[in-house]
Amino acid sequence: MTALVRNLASHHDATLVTIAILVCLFGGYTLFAIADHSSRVPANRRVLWLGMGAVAGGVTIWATHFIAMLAYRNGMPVAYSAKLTAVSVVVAIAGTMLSVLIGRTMVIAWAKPAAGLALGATISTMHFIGMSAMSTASPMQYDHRIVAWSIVLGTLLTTLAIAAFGFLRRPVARYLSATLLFTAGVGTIHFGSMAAMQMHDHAGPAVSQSVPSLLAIAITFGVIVVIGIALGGARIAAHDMRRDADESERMRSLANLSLEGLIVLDEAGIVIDANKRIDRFLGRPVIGLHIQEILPNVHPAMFTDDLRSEPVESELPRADGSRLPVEVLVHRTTHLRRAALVVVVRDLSERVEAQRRVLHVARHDPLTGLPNRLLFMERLESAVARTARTHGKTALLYIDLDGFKSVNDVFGHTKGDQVLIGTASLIETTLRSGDTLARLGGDEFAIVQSDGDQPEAAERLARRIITEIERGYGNGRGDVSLGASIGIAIAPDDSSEPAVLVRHADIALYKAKEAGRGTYRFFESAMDEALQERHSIEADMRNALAAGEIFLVYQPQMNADTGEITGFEALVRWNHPERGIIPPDAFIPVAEQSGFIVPLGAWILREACREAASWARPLNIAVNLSPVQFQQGALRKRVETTLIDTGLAPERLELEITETALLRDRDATIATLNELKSMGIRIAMDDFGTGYSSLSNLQSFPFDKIKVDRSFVSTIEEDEKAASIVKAVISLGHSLSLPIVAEGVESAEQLAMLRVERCTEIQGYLIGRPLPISAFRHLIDSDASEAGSVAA
Ligand SMILES: Nc1nc2c(ncn2[C@@H]2O[C@@H]3COP(=O)(O)O[C@H]4[C@@H](O)[C@H](n5cnc6c(=O)[nH]c(N)nc65)O[C@@H]4COP(=O)(O)O[C@H]3[C@H]2O)c(=O)[nH]1
Repeated sequence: MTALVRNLASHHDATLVTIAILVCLFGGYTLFAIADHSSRVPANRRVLWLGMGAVAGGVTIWATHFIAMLAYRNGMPVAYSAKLTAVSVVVAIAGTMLSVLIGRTMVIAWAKPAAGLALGATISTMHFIGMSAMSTASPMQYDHRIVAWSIVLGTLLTTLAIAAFGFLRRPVARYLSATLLFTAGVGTIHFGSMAAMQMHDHAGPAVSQSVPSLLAIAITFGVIVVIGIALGGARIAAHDMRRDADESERMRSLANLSLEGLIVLDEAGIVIDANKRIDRFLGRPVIGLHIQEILPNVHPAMFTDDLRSEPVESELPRADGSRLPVEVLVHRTTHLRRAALVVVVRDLSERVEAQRRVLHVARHDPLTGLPNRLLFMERLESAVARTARTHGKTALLYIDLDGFKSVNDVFGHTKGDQVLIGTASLIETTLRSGDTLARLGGDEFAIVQSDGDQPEAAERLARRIITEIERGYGNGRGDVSLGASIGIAIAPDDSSEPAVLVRHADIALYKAKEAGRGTYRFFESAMDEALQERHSIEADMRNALAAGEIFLVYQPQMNADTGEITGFEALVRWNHPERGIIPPDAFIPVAEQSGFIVPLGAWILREACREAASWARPLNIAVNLSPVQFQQGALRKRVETTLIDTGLAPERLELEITETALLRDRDATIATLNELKSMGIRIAMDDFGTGYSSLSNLQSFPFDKIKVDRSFVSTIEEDEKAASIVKAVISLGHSLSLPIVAEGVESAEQLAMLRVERCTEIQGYLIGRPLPISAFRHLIDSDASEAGSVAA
């Protein structure tokens, strides 16, 4: 062995051998550096780097062999076949490539020994092809045992080099051991094979070409440049990758702070990166998924080149089966120096929930939680449309609570609210699943009933509601007293137009209320005509005052004993340009409902006072007051101003009120009446006997007069009951020391009977019809004796 080494040393140029070893060390290091780098690059670039590694490794093996051959000195001229030399280079590169590829097959347990074997075989094959490219004067003979040993040993060393690089973790140890073992392996095969070679002097022809030492230096230089470039490239690329990794790590930690989900897609739409937020949105990791698996409802075009700048709203199917409302925006970007798309996913659940709440508030009554008018109309429209398709019928029930205002007035709004909530629940118990109950405002409720045979089903429902409310609140149960009035309209019988249907149900409700507490009415077309009439009166009335169509007539009142005219009652008339004279019964209720009674009443009072103030004789003037005028407040002030303005003495003014004025805001009304009375004005109770005729009313307020309604007076001759009532009222007046006025006296017999009962005053056609004041000029201007002759 020692002789062998000595023989080798004597036949080799030490400098060139050193260069060969250095080239091998450098090339080996480069081979491992590139192999290492190739494992980190993306798959599409991996082949390129593996190719570069194979070139670097192959050229290293070849150059080591070639320089070592140039170092070989056996005293004979040497020539090289260019063709075989080229083949040896190709074999070296291809073999190294094969070895690298095998070595990369990490999953296979024997990948590393196989790679080492391939590398050893490559070095050996390359060596002997390289040797056969060499021509010397003497033929080459080998000691096959030594050749075999050097190949086995060299292959073992290259295998160990690959294994050390694969298994060692610390970079210095990895590179150092792998590079040294690789160089040792290459050197063992080369120099072992060289030691096994023997040449016999001048046994063959002279060589044709010789390679100068200068060429060795040039090849060495060229090889080092090639390997250096490869190594440099690998180093730069590794540096870039590290920088990319750092950058991407920094971006990822920033992205993880974002409240939005961020997804990075490659050109194929596969997720290559994402922040944690999107994983949380989805409930599973997204890397590797196709974007259509994440956002199946977003049009694929959104993720193509034709990017839309505006965000779109969609839903994200979550792992738990729920759907997250999101807004999606796609931007073009570069990710690790490659073109990519970034998909921004914004969680809209809070916004959607807020919108839902706003929508709910906009369509529901905050007190009862029931649908409000807006939602009710939508439901009505769809119910009418649906039943129209199925040739069915929809019933619309309008419900108004009787007596609810008193609950608010007496118990306050908190109690009123409780009653409304309670009523809503009561009504709900009467409904079927398809019915919609809504609160339209105040004490007004409505139901859309789209199932059942109509009108029977609506009638049954109306009865149930009335019964339930009667059971819950009737007769003061639960300390308040309520009833329900219901108006019903049916589609398509009454109309197929929801707005018209609503109006018809409202008209029917009005009629139900008119008919008394706790009833229901179906809409009838005649009701509409009456209402149209009412509306037309209401509209015309607004201009009537200004147009001078309203005027007063006066009806005389006479002292029953003396026959003397004591005064006049002012009665309003409307001379309509088309309808002619309209009686007050036809327009006063309309004016009361529309509020027009306030300016109208003020005008009547002023006109009557002005007229009376102009009379020569200081006769009384009686003016009717509507209950509504009391509710407007400022009544006392208005009366006072009117008296001052017209110059009428308060003692000449008599205000007639009906009992209904005392029903609403009783205390306030009585307070106003007291104020008026304290001014010297007299207050008469009108139409006594027709309304509640409550004696407590007479007790609550010291009226100056009671007027017995004409409905009793007109029948006193034939109707005993009426006669008894009139007698009772007159006697009540006597016992309370109250003057009694009998209205509607038309005959002398009636007058005679009333005189027998000692009725105080008489009013009626017998004394005089209501006429313009000009008809009574003789009564207001002449003296009392003449006036007394009217009914004497
Ligand atoms: N059949 C018959 N009728 C007689 C007789 N004597 C008088 N009348 C009528 O009886 C009504 C008496 O007026 P009222 O009871 O206050 O009843 C009044 C009153 O409640 C209301 N009204 C009339 N004028 C005014 C007014 O200026 N203001 C207010 N607020 N209401 C008024 O309209 C109601 C009806 O008024 P009018 O149509 O003027 O009807 C008047 C009068 O024309 C008679 O012998 N036989």
